[in-house]
Amino acid sequence: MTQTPTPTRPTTGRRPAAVLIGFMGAGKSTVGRLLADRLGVDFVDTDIELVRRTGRSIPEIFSSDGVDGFRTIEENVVTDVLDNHSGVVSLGGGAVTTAGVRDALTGHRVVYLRVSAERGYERVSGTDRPLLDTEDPAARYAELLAERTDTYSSVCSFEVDADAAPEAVADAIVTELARELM
Ligand SMILES: Nc1ncnc2c1ncn2[C@@H]1O[C@H](COP(=O)(O)OP(=O)(O)O)[C@@H](O)[C@H]1O
Ligand SMILES: O=C(O)C1=C[C@@H](OP(=O)(O)O)[C@@H](O)[C@H](O)C1
Ligand SMILES: [Mg+2]
Repeated sequence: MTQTPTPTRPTTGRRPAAVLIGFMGAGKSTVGRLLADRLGVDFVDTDIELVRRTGRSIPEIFSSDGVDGFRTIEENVVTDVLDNHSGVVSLGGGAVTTAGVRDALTGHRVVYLRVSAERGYERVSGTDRPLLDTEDPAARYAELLAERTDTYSSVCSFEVDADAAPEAVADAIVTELARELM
């Protein structure tokens, strides 16, 4: 009897050492780069990759394609990077709101950088993050953070306190990764 193979995305067999998730301002981009340096591996930030591939900035994509259009592009970039990258990968804060991204994270080592609304908002206030382009960005920040917290927890392998300084957050991740090797 012939068996029908399960369709899978073509991959290079490379897997990220760690995938960083968490809300805007948690420090995923900053800590991801530090962590990659410490581990001596490559670093990919999927937002930077998305801008490179589309030739458009994130605010441009939000204003022309809307949030749903952005999520579609983001899902394609994230799934491709997860399939083909072997170092540290940092996602954009909203990537996990897409079911296809959550599915693609299954089996990966996913690190949740948990930030408080106070620290996180201080870090992103006044930047060009389109979702905070509202009348009361601090309230919007707190609301979105509360909405997403359970999702971050549900897809992560472990979490770290991201209110700490970037070096301390990177250290905490290295410690946990080393513990997993014991
Ligand atoms: N742990 C931290 N402590 C203090 N400032 C931080 C920390 N992590 C990031 N930052 C600063 O906060 C801002 C947002 O950081 P970023 O890495 O872009 O966060 P994310 O990618 O999670 O949105 C940057 O200006 C960065 O320098
Ligand atoms: O939380 C979000 O929905 C977003 C987070 C941003 O990335 P950072 O989390 O790196 O700021 C960026 O992808 C976009 O502005 C949307
Ligand atoms: Mg980032």
